[in-house]
Formats: sequence, C-alpha cells, structure tokens
Amino acid sequence: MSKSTNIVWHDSAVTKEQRQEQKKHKSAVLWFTGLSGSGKSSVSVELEKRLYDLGVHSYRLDGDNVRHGLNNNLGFSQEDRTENIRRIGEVSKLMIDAGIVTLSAFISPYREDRDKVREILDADEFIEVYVKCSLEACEERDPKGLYKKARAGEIKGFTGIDDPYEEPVNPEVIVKTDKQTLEESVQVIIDYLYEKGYLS
Ligand SMILES: Nc1ncnc2c1ncn2[C@@H]1O[C@H](COP(=O)(O)OS(=O)(=O)O)[C@@H](OP(=O)(O)O)[C@H]1O
Ligand SMILES: Nc1ncnc2c1ncn2[C@@H]1O[C@H](COP(=O)(O)OP(=O)(O)O)[C@@H](O)[C@H]1O
Repeated sequence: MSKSTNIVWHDSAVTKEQRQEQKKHKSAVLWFTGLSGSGKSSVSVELEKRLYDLGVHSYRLDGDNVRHGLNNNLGFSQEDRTENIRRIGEVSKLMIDAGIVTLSAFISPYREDRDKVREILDADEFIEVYVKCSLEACEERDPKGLYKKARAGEIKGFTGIDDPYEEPVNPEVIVKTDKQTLEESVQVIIDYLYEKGYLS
C-alpha cells in the first residue's frame, strides 16, 4: 500500500523511445531467476561483457550486491524477498526508461513477485531467463559454502533446502547450466535478443 500522497507525475522532455533511438537498441530487463549457485551471476556477468563489446548500453543488478546497499534492510523472509523483488522491479523500470538493457540476477523464488514485475513493464520489456540447474548440481558447486551451512542448520530458510523455489511456467529463455557451458548459455541469450529484434 502506497504511503505517498499528493504527488504528481512529471514527464521528462526526452522520451524512452528517443533514448533507444540514440543508443540504437531497445531497452528491456533480462530477469535471471534460479537457485543459489545455478549460475545467475556467472551468466549475467559474461553476458554483460558481451553486450558491452557489442556497444550495447547495459547494466547488471545482482542480489548479493544490491543487498549491500539499497536493500540492506531486507532479510530472507517471504515478505522481505517480495519487497526486495518489488524494489528491483521498480529500479529495472527506471533503467529501461533510461534506455538501458538491464540484467537483474535475483533468486526471485516467488512466481507472483516475478509476474508483478512483468506487469509494471510494457509487454516486450520483461524477458524472463530461467537459469535452470538441479539442486544436486547447485549443492555440489556450493560456491559460497551456503548449502553446507543450510544443511548443518546454520542458515534457516535457505532456498531449495527449507524455503521454496517456484519454477517459471513460461519463461522467454531457459539456460541449462548443468548441461551447457557458460559460453553456450550466453550465446542462447544473445541469439534470443537478435531474433526478437532487441539488437540489430
Ligand atoms: N536464506 C537464504 N536463501 C537464499 N539465499 C541466501 C539466503 N541467505 C543468504 N543468501 C544469499 O543471498 C543471495 C540471494 O539474494 P537475492 O536477493 O537474490 O534473494 S531473493 O531474490 O530475495 O530471494 C544468495 O546469492 P546467490 O547465491 O547469488 O543466489 C545467497 O548468497
Ligand atoms: N555451465 C555453467 N554455467 C554457469 N556457472 C557454472 C557452470 N558450470 C559451473 N559453474 C559454476 O557454478 C557457480 C555458479 O555460481 P553463481 O554464478 O554465483 O550462481 P548464482 O548467482 O545463481 O548464485 C560458479 O562457481 C560457476 O563457476
């Protein structure tokens, strides 16, 4: 529920469309969702590098990083995760308005939260990228040692262990990081962006 009252929207003199035209590409959010350790950070970092080399104005928002600043008052309860995703959805919307291809990499375990982000954007602005990887493979990788801690009961409410992860029903893109190399996953996304006309 919004607490802001007596506020009036003020339009800019430069439109989103003009910014896109200037940059020579569309803007949208690539919304990476998946278990901890599935590869959201690895794939989005590599993709950002590829996009930069292609001259695409892009920027990456990452769960761990954003929780150091903007969202450092949020934990991992369902309510806090929902607020985390709501804020990132709004930040992504601002970035899209600025003409930027935004890469948002958050577990975002709840379908409803992801769908709400989709709803506040235009139809082709939300590209859900399911970073699919079995729990077993994520746990085997355990890059931060968090699964080990969760199994030992040192972290409560860890996604995939004792907290839910709701898979996307109809994502625009699926990358299977337990079956594909990092480079193959990045290429799948680049191909999608060209095929759908985000890049030309
Ligand atoms: N309880 C619990 N469950 C899941 N993850 C946890 C938890 N506690 C800390 N971490 C670390 O926080 C990172 C996930 O943050 P996100 O903002 O992406 O999470 S969420 O979208 O709000 O669910 C996640 O990063 P990734 O491993 O990159 O996904 C973890 O490093
Ligand atoms: N094919 C692959 N794609 C992405 N990551 C992979 C792959 N194979 C192994 N990995 C490793 O898996 C780990 C994924 O961790 P990370 O990218 O931080 O995931 P997340 O951001 O989803 O938590 C990294 O250590 C990465 O090197």
